[in-house]
Amino acid sequence: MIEVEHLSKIYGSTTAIEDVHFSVSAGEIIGFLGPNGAGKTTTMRILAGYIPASSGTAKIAGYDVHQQSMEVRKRIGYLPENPPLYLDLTVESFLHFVAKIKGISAGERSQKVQNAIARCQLKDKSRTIIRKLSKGYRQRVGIAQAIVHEPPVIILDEPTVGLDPRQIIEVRHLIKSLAGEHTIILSTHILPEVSMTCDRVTIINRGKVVTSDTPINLMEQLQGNSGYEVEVEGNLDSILPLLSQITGVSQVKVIQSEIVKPNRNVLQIVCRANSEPGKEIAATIVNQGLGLYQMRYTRPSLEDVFLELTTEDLMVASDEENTTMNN
Ligand SMILES: Nc1ncnc2c1ncn2[C@@H]1O[C@H](COP(=O)(O)OP(=O)(O)OP(=O)(O)O)[C@@H](O)[C@H]1O
Repeated sequence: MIEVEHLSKIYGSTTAIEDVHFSVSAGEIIGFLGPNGAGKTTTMRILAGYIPASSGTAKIAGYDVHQQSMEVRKRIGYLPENPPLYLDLTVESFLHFVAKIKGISAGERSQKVQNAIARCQLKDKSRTIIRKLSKGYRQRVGIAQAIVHEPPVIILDEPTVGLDPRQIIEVRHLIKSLAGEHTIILSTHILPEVSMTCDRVTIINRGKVVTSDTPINLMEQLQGNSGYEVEVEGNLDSILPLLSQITGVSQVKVIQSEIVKPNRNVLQIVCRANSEPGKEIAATIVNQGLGLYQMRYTRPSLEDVFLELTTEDLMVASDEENTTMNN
């Protein structure tokens, strides 16, 4: 449904995105995840036909977003980072206005507006002037204007930014409820957003796609970083080498030293992929006469994946900046 190949955008001397590529199948929700300045908004705006790419192609439902932009616009709903709402109109009259400019015939308009109001749970607010709505409700109006013409593809740029925690949950539920009927691409810099809402995630960093996969597969890539966190009391000198020798253990680190009590430490025991030597670890600690106060199995989170994929680049970036500053 969405095919992006070798897409680049250069603003003057800034390369905002470079050789970006990904695809989205019909009915999927994909998250476009990246830190600030990674190039998310630039990509969303190119897909929505707001700005042209410098090179490369993007197609939606087989139509080129630049060369066949009118065909594309009929098939997409776009929620920009700051949705353009007419604050002095009521929700209903604003949606009627949007439906009209999106070319919906007068006969069909009322029905489509009412559908969008129902989908976005705006019935109670349909006669309210937009200016009087909370940020969460305004965001729903933003989504309603994106879906009023029932486009197969919805493009959402940072749809939960600036909302409070309850509004965030409500908007995420709303987005999830639109999946299946619609193909959705949403950009975000918030990690839980993609694991909660999306089938797949494309991670972008400094304008380039770093990886694209399901949240679960990405976490499995880091399987080797799963392990145990244990809180022990006693002398660590003899226990650390013994723990390191257990089959399946790749690394033992002291991550908290004597925080709770003197002589009490928290260890992180990193294990190799597909190994769970929990029994041996507990037995070794107890047999050495140390106190075992807590032990839990830890898996990598999507955050770990994200950091692993983006940190090296950020460190290179900060090294480059330091070098430039020193020169
Ligand atoms: N109109 C513009 N003119 C010049 N540079 C721009 C323009 N728009 C974006 N950029 C630059 O392009 C890069 C990517 O910006 P973009 O807004 O696409 O990133 P983003 O991932 O959406 O970040 P954020 O989450 O902070 O909005 C940044 O370095 C930004 O400063």
